[in-house]
Amino acid sequence: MEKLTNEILKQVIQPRPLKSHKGTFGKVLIIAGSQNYTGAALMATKAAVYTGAGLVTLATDPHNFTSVHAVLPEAMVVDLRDQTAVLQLAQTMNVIAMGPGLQPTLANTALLQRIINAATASQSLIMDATALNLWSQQSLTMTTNAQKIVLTPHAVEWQRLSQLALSTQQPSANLRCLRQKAPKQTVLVLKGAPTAIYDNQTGQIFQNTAGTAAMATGGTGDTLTGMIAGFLAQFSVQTAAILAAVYLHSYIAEQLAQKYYVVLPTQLSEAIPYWMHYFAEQN
Ligand SMILES: NC(=O)C1=CN([C@@H]2O[C@H](COP(=O)(O)OP(=O)(O)OC[C@H]3O[C@@H](n4cnc5c(N)ncnc54)[C@H](O)[C@@H]3O)[C@@H](O)[C@H]2O)[C@@H](O)CC1
Ligand SMILES: Nc1ncnc2c1ncn2[C@@H]1O[C@H](COP(=O)(O)OP(=O)(O)O)[C@@H](O)[C@H]1O
Ligand SMILES: [Mg+2]
Repeated sequence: MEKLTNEILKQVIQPRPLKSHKGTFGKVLIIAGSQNYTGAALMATKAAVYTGAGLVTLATDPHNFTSVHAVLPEAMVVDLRDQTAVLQLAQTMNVIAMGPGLQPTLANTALLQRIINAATASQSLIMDATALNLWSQQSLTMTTNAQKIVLTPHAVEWQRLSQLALSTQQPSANLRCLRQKAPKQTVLVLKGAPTAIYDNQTGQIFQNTAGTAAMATGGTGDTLTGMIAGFLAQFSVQTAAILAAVYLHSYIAEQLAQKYYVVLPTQLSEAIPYWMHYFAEQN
């Protein structure tokens, strides 16, 4: 098992090219949130924006539109109930992240299956929270051309999907289940204390060495989903970009936890541009 260090950040985070524009840094679609879970959508979207994705759109319940515009004017919105519009928009995206705070409805299951079916070899797909739970319950067909699929379960979500009890979630069993369930191009980010990352293509397992109990608050995982989306949108679509997002998320939390008892997910996101600048300068 390879341990992640600062090196992964220096390797992945590059100074921005002078001749660049927002299109250079990728387009992200976040499909998240419901009437009761506005925050999950906001936190995932905020993380993608603050990580530096060129354009970020949130597909969500229209009840959330006003809050999104009020706290995150950089983000655009689309009505989650208009699946034709969401699917059309999805075709133009580099990264699609689905799940935080979504209702587990039949409509959302159908949308998820359509997104999986329609993904192209130039797109990455991130599945978190409800997207993973829907897969556990509804037997999705995971045949897809997506370049990368990233699964971001916590231990209980992984238990639902893999049928592995928490006490049996050992590296060899996790990798075996990943191989059985998911396409080759899948990376499993099994969140916890610590988080481990499994690459289905190579069989490699990476361990996050950063992280703190100050991260144990609602929304920290939603924030990670947005960060992974932002990294895949603007850096090369390789496992290294996912590893860097996971490590940076915990690294920033550790920095903040030196002074704060709990690290609020929105506070973590606000620190992302500072730390990305810091590591880009080390290239
Ligand atoms: N402000 C918001 O709108 C928020 C919305 N959220 C959304 O709420 C929905 C439900 O998510 P939950 O994760 O709470 O519900 P789940 O039913 O998936 O998880 C149940 C419980 O599992 C436990 N658990 C998590 N990680 C664990 C670990 N590593 N080891 C052992 N037990 C662990 C936690 O106590 C958690 O409450 C998701 O869609 C999520 O995105 C949450 O992110 C919280 C904030
Ligand atoms: N005690 C801890 N030590 C290190 N990391 C933690 C700890 N508790 C939570 N985390 C991290 O916080 C995140 C929680 O994700 P998740 O449970 O999906 O949260 P949510 O769905 O509420 O956003 C994961 O990245 C996990 O690794
Ligand atoms: Mg979560």
